Amino acid sequence: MATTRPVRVHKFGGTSVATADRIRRVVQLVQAEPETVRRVVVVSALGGVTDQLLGCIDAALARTGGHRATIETLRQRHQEVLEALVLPEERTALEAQLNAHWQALTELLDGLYLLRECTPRTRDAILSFGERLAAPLVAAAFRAAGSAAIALEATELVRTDDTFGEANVDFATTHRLIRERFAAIPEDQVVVVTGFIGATPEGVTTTLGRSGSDYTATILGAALEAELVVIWTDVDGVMSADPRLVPEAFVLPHLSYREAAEMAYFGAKVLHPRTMEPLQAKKIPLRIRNTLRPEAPGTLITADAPPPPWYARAVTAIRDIAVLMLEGAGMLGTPGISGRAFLALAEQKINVLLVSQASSEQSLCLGVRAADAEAALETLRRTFAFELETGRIRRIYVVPECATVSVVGDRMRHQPGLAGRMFSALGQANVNVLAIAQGAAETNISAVIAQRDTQRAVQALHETFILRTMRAHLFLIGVGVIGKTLLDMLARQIPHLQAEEGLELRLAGLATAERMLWQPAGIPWNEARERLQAEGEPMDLDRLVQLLTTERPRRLVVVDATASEEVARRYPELLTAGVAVVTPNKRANTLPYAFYQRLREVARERRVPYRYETTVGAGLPVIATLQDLLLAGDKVQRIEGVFSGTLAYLFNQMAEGVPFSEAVRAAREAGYTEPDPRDDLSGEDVARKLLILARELGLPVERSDVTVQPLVPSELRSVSLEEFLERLSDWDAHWQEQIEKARQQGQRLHYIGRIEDGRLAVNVQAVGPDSPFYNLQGTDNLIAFTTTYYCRTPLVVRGPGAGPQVTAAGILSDLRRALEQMR
Ligand SMILES: NC(=O)C1=CN([C@@H]2O[C@H](COP(=O)(O)OP(=O)(O)OC[C@H]3O[C@@H](n4cnc5c(N)ncnc54)[C@H](OP(=O)(O)O)[C@@H]3O)[C@@H](O)[C@H]2O)C=CC1
Ligand SMILES: N[C@@H](CC=O)C(=O)O
Repeated sequence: MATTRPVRVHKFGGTSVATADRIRRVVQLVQAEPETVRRVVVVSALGGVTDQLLGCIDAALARTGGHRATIETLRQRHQEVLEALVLPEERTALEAQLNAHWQALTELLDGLYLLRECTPRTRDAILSFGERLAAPLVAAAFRAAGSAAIALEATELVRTDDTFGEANVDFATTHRLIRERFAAIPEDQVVVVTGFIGATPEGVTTTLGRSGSDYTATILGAALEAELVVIWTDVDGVMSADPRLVPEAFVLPHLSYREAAEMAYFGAKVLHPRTMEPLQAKKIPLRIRNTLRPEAPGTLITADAPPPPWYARAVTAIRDIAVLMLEGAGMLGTPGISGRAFLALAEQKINVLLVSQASSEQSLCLGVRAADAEAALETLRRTFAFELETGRIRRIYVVPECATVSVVGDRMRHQPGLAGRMFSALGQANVNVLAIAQGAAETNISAVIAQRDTQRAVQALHETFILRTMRAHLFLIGVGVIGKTLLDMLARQIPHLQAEEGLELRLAGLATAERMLWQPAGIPWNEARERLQAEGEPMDLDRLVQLLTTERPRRLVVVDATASEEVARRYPELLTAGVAVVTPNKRANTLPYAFYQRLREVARERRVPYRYETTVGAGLPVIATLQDLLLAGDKVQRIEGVFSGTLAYLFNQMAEGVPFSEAVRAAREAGYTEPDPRDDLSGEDVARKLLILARELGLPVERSDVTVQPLVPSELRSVSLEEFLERLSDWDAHWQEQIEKARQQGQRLHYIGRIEDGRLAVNVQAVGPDSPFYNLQGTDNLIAFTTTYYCRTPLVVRGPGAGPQVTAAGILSDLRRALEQMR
């Protein structure tokens, strides 16, 4: 060990040392460490300096002469920092030290100007000046603030090979050099070390590549067996996703080395994948902290991190990826294709970020950075020229403008079903997956997608794997009696759905026969109708369907609360596009059987929820009961019942002496009737319900197969609704007579439908006290299933079968089930 005090290494990036004030802040942060700690500080170049040095190289090569002007600007900037920070008695010596650097830098750039050539070696030498100018200034600032401090150049500490630009560290020698050097420095001195740079055994300056200063800090930490390495940056820590893509992303308090490395590899910008490497063997913790908010705890990275609430820790993305595809039946069983591809690309220094091979081995898919795509394509075509000529490889091509999205977490190991979750989440978000890959350690699953889908994909994955909440969107077509009630109910229930079910349901829009409004960002539930009037546009069903299918947000459910056939006919398009449909509208299930079949097939094939429980018995569980019986292998012999809330209400009212016409008006006002009450009185509504149940049983029946007894003559269908309502009283006497006749025989009238032996019929029947229908109240429906399992006593579903509240509640229940299916 080179040191007896516990060591803490602090690394500050360019923004943290950009100005004299910020350097003072750095000094304060480090001085806040206990006296008993040995403090090591790694610094980058002053903010922006490395980029300016790169600009100098370009200017010198282009012979603009601009490099000299930039050096002068840089010199003045460093001089100002020096004058602001350094003790007067130290200034002359420090100025001389920096002037030597300016001189050397100018000579190097003048050399480029003359030669018009910059080797990687010269480039590293030039870039190293940023850190070499910064470290002595920071050390001087410590001294000015009362702490003993020295600056060291990492060229005397970090031994590398000569891979200029991204040099490889010789750890054994580096550790020895660091320990030896530190052993000669008093432990109470702050040691300020240049980040980013190293040197070959011959003393030639090298650089460590992107985020090289972080790497320097962890190399020092490992060599000195530090108790902690802190990387100070300008964000609060490592986040669960890029906050620019996911506003709900949050700082992760704890990560494992492996998770941090996976995240870094798969696109998280805070860390470089190599940063953790030096710390792992000695299990030295690494903390990411924010210079601007030092009170924030940041992210702690250790060997083992407490597991996250669910399996995954974070979601990352890499943009600007291109996918190289090698395809051909001749690849099947031909050994070495992948090996040769990797070797050829490695020789060109092209990094393969992701590999995926079809199990048939007929295709190989390689993800590379977009900037490397052309060179990679050329390399592979050259490497496999023979295979291409002989047809063993049919084609090699590039899919441009891709991104990879990854879900990362140690706890994902050995957990079945996570890949399925990932792909269903992406599918729900309408994101097509081009290729998939999973690391052997099973701590990440990655997918290649089109770049334009990145945000949608990352949000979907973050929501599914990290937040474990579910965001969904609803579009409501039809804001009449039922639609309005549903809106009000949702406005009240949304907080509950969010708190109890983790469901964040947004209203993406609404439409009536007249107007439509599409605002996928969300419309406040309690302002929906006003917004539709104020901001809506004229209703155009074609355009609406286009919006719903092509611009749909993730997890979109259309609730069709109309009675429109025109709207119902569009369900297959919606379902095909992955849009779920929930409806009380009976039209779709009662259109010709061929349409019905197609509808069901689309929903099944696309696995998109299509729910219509409220089409029979409103909020009563009639269809669910029937489906459950069939699922259990039961055979239905007969379904018999009162299926109309309106007609139940009419007969109950008339039995109390209320005239027929008045009872119809009251039913309409209470919201029990169909939009056109003639649908109830003609028996059409019950005929539709029988048809829906019969088809549910698997019978390929049509509307014409239902025998119906209407309550009013059919010629009244052709008059206007107003005239119809006016003429209703013409039937008061007739119905009064029928009711009276039944009463005299101790009976009551009800409108009873029946499905038995493939026959469907509905008519008015007089029932005595021994009938289960005799005592029905209000709008009660009663549906009796006589089946193999329920043969002596039928299974009965009974309760109000019409009305805004019960129907809206039924729709809400269907909606919740649909969303559950979409999780
Ligand atoms: N009442 C009940 O107890 C039950 C009703 N249902 C079903 O609920 C559905 C709705 O009934 P209800 O609310 O009473 O009907 P309403 O007539 O009160 O409302 C219908 C809504 O649909 C809109 N609409 C009609 N045609 C179109 C179209 N082509 N495109 C867009 N919007 C359209 C209407 O627009 P506009 O406002 O411009 O006219 C209106 O907003 C019906 O299918 C009914 O069978 C199911 C179970 C029970
Ligand atoms: N009008 C219908 C409403 C439910 O479908 C009825 O009265 O039953």
